[in-house]
Amino acid sequence: MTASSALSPAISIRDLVKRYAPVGKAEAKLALKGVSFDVPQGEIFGLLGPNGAGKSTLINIMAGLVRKTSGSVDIWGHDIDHDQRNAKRAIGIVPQEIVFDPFFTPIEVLENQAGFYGIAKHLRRSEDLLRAVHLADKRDAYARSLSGGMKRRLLIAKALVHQPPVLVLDEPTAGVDVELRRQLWELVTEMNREGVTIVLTTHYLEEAEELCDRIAIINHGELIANKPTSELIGMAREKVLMLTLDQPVAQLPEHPGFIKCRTVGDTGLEITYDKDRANAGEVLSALQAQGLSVVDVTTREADLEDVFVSLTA
Ligand SMILES: Nc1ncnc2c1ncn2[C@@H]1O[C@H](COP(=O)(O)OP(=O)(O)OP(=O)(O)O)[C@@H](O)[C@H]1O
Repeated sequence: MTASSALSPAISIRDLVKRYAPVGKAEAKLALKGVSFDVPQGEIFGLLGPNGAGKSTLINIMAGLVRKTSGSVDIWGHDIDHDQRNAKRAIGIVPQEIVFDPFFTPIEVLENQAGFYGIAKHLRRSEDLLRAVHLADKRDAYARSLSGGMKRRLLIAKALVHQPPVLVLDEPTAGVDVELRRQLWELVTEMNREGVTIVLTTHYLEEAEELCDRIAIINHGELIANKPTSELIGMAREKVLMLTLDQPVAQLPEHPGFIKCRTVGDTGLEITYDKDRANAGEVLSALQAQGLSVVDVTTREADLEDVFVSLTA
């Protein structure tokens, strides 16, 4: 596969819309409402969002499994409508569900896949791939006898058979234990070091934080964030204090650690602060110093939900 110019994105998505037609009693569903973003070459790009946000729809469109309603998708410079063959060759997809014929062995799974792509025998690299995903010693075991983690690694090898420059993993660690999650993270990082651009979907902010250079958040079919990981995670470092004062606030208090300060009703005050730059005690002292008297206080951590809220606000 010819590499495109260093500056062009690995994936470029513009105004992508998917409307599922009504079926039976089910109403039509607008699963993607005009999504646009680029995945830079060489990065690990996280696509984060709650259940039903539209992540699988997006991936399935890239994989050529779901037809988009409108908009455009370029993979490694190949438009999925006008240059479908090359677009498909540029991407490897690791699906969420584990799907193998239980009677094939790992080497057969990879050889069959290579045959499917029409790769000449002498150009195949099934043995290398088995080594890369640490399954060389399971070469001839029946797929059904592999553990869940091994099966997932085999799926990754299968997606890499045609040497795509872009690998997409749909929730690679959904429902796996901590140990296996670590192993998969390592494998993904290794593949990325080898030069593969990675896109992964996840529910877990922690997973995205650990692995991804950049995170996009999708919610109700809309892209609500697309930022370098450190920037986005910073937003989750926020803490919120809800205060009730003894009288209405004439002037909003100030402190270098405050991110946001707003009145709620007559005597309520909601202060969002950076927990690396202030703590609850300092917030209360700052209020006292400004002559404000607090009669009640509750606190909560910002979580992904808050990041969503602050992004959609
Ligand atoms: N084939 C379909 N027909 C009708 N609606 C669908 C179809 N597939 C998905 N949807 C709907 O489109 C929306 C987006 O679904 P999608 O599976 O893309 O979300 P997701 O972010 O991948 O969620 P999950 O994390 O649960 O897989 C949901 O409301 C879903 O019910």
